[in-house]
This record gives sequence, structure tokens and C-alpha cells, in this order.
Amino acid sequence: MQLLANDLIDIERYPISTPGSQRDALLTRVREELEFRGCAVLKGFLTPAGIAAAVLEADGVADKGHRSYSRTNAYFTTEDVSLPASDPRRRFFERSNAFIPADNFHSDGALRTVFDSEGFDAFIRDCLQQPEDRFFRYADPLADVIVNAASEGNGFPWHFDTNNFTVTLALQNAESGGAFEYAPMIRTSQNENFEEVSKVLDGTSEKVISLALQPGDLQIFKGRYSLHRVAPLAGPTPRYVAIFSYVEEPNMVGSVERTQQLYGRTLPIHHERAGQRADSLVD
Ligand SMILES: O=C(O)CCC(=O)C(=O)O
Ligand SMILES: [Fe+2]
Repeated sequence: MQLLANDLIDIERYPISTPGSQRDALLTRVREELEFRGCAVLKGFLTPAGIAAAVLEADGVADKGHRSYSRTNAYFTTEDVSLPASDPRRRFFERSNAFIPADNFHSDGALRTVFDSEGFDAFIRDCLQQPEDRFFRYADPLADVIVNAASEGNGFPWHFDTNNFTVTLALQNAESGGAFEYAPMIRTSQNENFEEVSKVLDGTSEKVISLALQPGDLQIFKGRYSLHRVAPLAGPTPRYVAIFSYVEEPNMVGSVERTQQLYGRTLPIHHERAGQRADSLVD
């Protein structure tokens, strides 16, 4: 049976591809949330049928998730012992999440049916108020559409994203825990703000916001500048979140090191394009 985007997305509530006052009002609300907190949520973006189809798709490829459960710092870099031990670049945490790489999600599956639906990219770009020449899909064939499958344990510890803009679709929650926590706009492309980053890692920052997302919720998030994590979780049910990534530069892919860590493999494109970045943040 062919999946149709209009059955998967609640288009009555979220007419993302229909110009008009309802779409305009939605854009106004989302832009405000993005401006003040670097994050906006569209509750119930997927229909119940959309949630069911996406969970079925994720379950079907869950065994393709890379489960290295490695220790990572907020920057996905290897340890630099020349730095003081307290430096946030030397603070490593355990992960308990596996990423199901993008090449497991096919164009006729639920996730790409939503992602590739007419007007989806344009709506996200409008929300983010990005000019056309500063808004591209992440060109990484292992990472443009992935599922974060987190099982009991530490979740996905504090980190920054390489891609500028992340769009997530919550699909399934664990029995407990797994909140999305973030420190809005804690760094800029000019300033790493290691001091405040350390406070977040220590659990002493007052900047952290916690969101309990429900299956079907769409979240737009500026993850390159906002330190964030999936809080520890418990119970036998994996937490599934689909992630669609966008960047400000064309042709951008993940670094070799990060791709190897997250997906357990790299492709020639990761080596060919190593180091192509618009900024010089750590990663
Ligand atoms: O699963 C989530 O809610 C977000 C995961 C995340 O931060 C990431 O994959 O970079
Ligand atoms: Fe992230």
C-alpha cells in the first residue's frame, strides 16, 4: 500500500503547504519560539496513522542501528590530554542510543514520505527564516533522515550538533525518562562559552529547559548552538525519534570521526569532504 503524506501529517491542524492565514499564524508562533528559545514544537504533527506507520518502519530496521555505546564528549572529538581535566572537551559520558543510518529509510517509507512531501522543506525554511542560499538538506547519505533509538541507560548525553538545524519527529517513548533537555543558544559561531557549557555538564546551569515530547510531535531545533541531551531513560521499550537535518552550506556531510562513532562506518564522501565547514567551532 502506498503511503500518502496527507494521511500521515495532520494537515487540517498544520496546513504547511497551503498558503493562507492559518499557515501564517503557525509561522508567527513557531518563529517566536525559535527566536526566544532556539526550539519550537508542533504538537500532534503526525496523525495516529502516521505515528503507527513510522514506528512500524523503525521497528523493521531497528537491528540496523549502530550500537557501539561509546563514550562521547559534547563535541564528538577524541580526548586531548594537553587540556586541563576539567575542560568540557575532556568530559566524556556514556551513551545508550543507537542511530539507524539514513540509507535504511527508503523513499516509499513513512519517514521519507513525510520528509519529501510537497512544501515540507519550504515550511521548515520559512519557520527558520533562512534565505534559500543558506538552507540545504544535510548532504550526508548516512545522516539526512535517521532514527535515534535509545534504550535503557544513559540516553544521548550532552552535545552540540554538526548540522545547523534539526527537525525531529517523536515516534515512541520509553517507559520512563528520555526527556529532551537543552540550554538555548549557549554558544555562538564566535564564542564556545566553555564556562557555561561546564555548568550544564555539572548540572549547575540555570539555562536548561526540559521538554517531554509525545509521539507525533514535530520539533524544530537549532542544535549547533544549543547544548542538548536525551536524559537517562528506563524500561524495555526503546525511545524512537526520527531526525531530519538541514545545514547552511550545500554539500555538507559529517566528519569522518563523528560518522564512524555514530554510524559505525563511513562512505567515500565523508573522506572527500572532510573539513568542509562554514565555521571553525570544535564540532
Ligand atoms: O533524540 C532526540 O530527541 C535528539 C537526538 C539528538 O540530539 C541528536 O541526534 O543529535
Ligand atoms: Fe543532537
